[in-house]
Amino acid sequence: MGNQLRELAAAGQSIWLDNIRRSMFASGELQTLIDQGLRGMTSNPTIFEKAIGAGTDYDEQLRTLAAERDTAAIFEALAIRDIRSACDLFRPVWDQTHGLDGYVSLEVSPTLANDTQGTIDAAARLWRAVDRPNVMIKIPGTVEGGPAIKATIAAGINVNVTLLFSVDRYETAANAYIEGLEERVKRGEPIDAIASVASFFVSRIDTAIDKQLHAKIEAGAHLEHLLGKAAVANTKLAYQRFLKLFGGERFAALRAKGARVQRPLWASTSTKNPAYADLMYVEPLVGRDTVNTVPPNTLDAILDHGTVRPETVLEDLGRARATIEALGKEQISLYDVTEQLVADGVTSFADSFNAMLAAIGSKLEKLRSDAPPKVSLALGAAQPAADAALDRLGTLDILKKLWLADPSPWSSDPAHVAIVTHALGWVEIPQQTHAQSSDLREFAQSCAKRFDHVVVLGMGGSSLAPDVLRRTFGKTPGYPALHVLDSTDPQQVRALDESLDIARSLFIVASKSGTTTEPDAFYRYFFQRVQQTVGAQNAGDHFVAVTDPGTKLEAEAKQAKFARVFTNDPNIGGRYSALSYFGMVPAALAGYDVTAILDRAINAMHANARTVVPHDAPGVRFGAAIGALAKQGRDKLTILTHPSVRAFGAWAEQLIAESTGKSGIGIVPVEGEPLGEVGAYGEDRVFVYVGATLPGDDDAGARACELEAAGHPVIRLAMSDAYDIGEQFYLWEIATAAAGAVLGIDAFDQPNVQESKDNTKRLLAEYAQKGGFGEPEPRVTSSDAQIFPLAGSRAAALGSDLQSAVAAIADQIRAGDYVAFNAYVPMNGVNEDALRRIRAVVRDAHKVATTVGFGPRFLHSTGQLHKGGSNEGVFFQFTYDAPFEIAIPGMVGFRTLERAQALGDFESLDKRERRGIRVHFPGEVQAGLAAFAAAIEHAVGARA
Ligand SMILES: O=C(CO)[C@@H](O)[C@H](O)[C@H](O)[C@H](O)COP(=O)(O)O
Ligand SMILES: O=C[C@H](O)COP(=O)(O)O
Repeated sequence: MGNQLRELAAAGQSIWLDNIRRSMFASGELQTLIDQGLRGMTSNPTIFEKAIGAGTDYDEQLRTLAAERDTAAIFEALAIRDIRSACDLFRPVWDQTHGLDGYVSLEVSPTLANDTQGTIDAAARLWRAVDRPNVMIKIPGTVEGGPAIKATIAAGINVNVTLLFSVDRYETAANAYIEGLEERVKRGEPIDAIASVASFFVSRIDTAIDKQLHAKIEAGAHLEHLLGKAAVANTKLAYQRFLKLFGGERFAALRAKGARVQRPLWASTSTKNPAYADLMYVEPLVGRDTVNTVPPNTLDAILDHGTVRPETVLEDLGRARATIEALGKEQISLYDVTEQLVADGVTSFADSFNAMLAAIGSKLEKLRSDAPPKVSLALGAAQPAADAALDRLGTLDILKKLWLADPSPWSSDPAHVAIVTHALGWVEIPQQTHAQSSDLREFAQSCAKRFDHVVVLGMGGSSLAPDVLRRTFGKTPGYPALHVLDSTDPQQVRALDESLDIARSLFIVASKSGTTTEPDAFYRYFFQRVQQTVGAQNAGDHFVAVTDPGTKLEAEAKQAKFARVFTNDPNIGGRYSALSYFGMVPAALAGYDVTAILDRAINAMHANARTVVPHDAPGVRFGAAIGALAKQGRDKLTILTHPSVRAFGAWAEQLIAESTGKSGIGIVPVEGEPLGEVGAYGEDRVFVYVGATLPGDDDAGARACELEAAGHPVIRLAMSDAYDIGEQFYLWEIATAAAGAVLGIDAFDQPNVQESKDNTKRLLAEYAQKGGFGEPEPRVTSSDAQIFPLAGSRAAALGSDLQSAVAAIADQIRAGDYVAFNAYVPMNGVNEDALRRIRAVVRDAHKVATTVGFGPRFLHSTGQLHKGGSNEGVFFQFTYDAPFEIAIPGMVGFRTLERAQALGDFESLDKRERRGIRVHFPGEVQAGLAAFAAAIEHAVGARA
């Protein structure tokens, strides 16, 4: 294939693609064409009919729109998503050509072709809905379309005038553009950022005229020489009119103010008569300031054997005029033909449009019959409160505010307003990351050749989504295994290190702020390991960074020559970043289908779009319910999961805890708690079952039914397969934002996570100064544990051993509390099992919710709630003396760091007079946890 697209561009003609299909975004097909020099895209109702009417590309999104009854609105939602995807892919072309090319056209409904005001309104609505500077709204050049073109241009909207067949109608369209600009000038508005094309239809002229010629030839006339000549002739004459109109004085005044010419766009340029050359409507029509939009087969022909000669549109003008005259002499009226073609064109687009709406209708009917709702609420007595919360969110216009980054539903305090205004980038991020999916895929493919392991080095919001994806999707054949390091425990660091082949490992340093201590420590440690293994020169090539623009990490990564630095949208907080580079770079590197995950997220985005009424938006309904339930005291949001998405809870836990646990209130997420008997759950619970429609009977699903029957509120979130995790990420984010508004808190800050980060830094500085932490004396010391009480338990009679101390704290547990086990120990299967057993014992005995967090990981998650939320927590903090230290270049070792984090956490809880104890195991963790389990079982037994 040659360089024809670039040669054409050099000759002043841009080639656009006259086609759109959802699969071309995900497959990378469109990106490849753009890379070859394609510079724009057009769509029309027939193109969409073909794309949407056939195949299953749109079924996913249709499923999320199943409640919507208006098929035209559904079509718009489908089309807008494609147009946005295309606009995002063409955006670099738009940027590089300074707004000359990179446009994607979307046509107003052809049913409005004879309705001026209807067209003006529809154009404005579509422009706002697509919300991209490189979209063009297509308006037919009918009699009624003329004033609509002028008004739409005057409104500052890019216009593609379509269905132009005659030179005179073309001139009307061009004048409408000029008049629209003039109106703007009169109003003192800028005109330099407006683009327009006039779509002049070519091949259809030959089809119509040849038909008449054939009739005459059959009747004995010798007119063969005129066959297949009219279309190109007519088009060349239209180009002459263009030169005149835009070369004249009237336009010169506008040009002086920065106006661009309205470029003629040659449409309908595939050859219809197979006897003719396949590029007969391309090669002779090359000219400056033109576009030719071609369907895929014509594009293939150009790339395969097109020859490019500049300015062919200026050649043979005499012959062109002679052709038109000759036709006139034969009583073939170009005027009649072109008028008929406009009418036929409108009818044919309207027919396509109606056929497409019918196809959408029947698809929906089928989907409605087999798709359950995405969110089902069985709230029992709490339903009226949830309804009232939803009404309030409706009054607040919550979705519109989210989409417009208006902070008013969360706070009016200036400090919070500043935070929220810069925290809502996640609302649109699925679409933006989607536009990068082919880049991510290509990068991943190149890495897969060099690496067997990919390791995310990050904390909380920067690592939980990759961890959940890793545990959900596992290892992809042909791609590296994905690991996540979010612990400073020396045994855990060593276990990971030993499982890697460092020379074949790629490390992703993931930190939004670029200053968090843990990822910094991980980076220093593994950078040294890589340097030792592959040499200092090559080390950077084993690293990738994901961070905000301008961070210290970005600068270091550039300096150390990292293989890639992905700078994320800075308007996204860590816990809302799953669908940005933070989640999707690791996912792509692990070979997961990022496009599929993002497609599902985009479905959720549409279901919760700015224009959706909150009552119909699944995320808002979910959020209103959990917010209202929390206000009624059902604040223990217990996450039950289908086994195939078991890992999801850890991500949702962070989102909910860190977003809502502040100002002395909050929703307490309970994740990973073993299923209990129905009677083990108190009146403070609400259950959310994730994965409701996934196949197979599972215990969690069955238990959800029993809990509902027993009168507990149960929310079910439907998933059809694991890729719906993308949809879940988004749905929970909307729900959390909505719940925050119901609770009246800022769902986007995390003051107490920052407090922990600061505590750690302070303690480390003290350590450096004094050579130790100056830990207090334990209140109880026995052979298996040392006990340090928090202020809220200092008055309790702890006795003299682990058993008595645990019993004393257990005595402090009240209905409505939650018991948190915060373990600064290695996170591994054995310790997880031990803690699971311990929490079940406490839950069953006290009917209270229990949580488990491994330190320091939970500091970036539930840690916010422990300190910022209500005083309902009873804390058991576990620490131990790791058997070895691991040195980190330029800072204290991992063992010291882990201890600093535990002590800092303890201090914060203590300061807030929380109840509980720190239990320090002097020996092995396993033995310590076993001793603790025995003590708690004893305490429970004594109570019973
Ligand atoms: O109008 C534009 C571009 O502005 C095109 O999408 C235009 O609708 C198409 O080129 C034609 O409808 C295709 O016509 P044809 O090749 O089917 O005769
Ligand atoms: O949840 C986020 C963690 O606190 C990590 O923050 P970071 O991405 O700025 O390193």
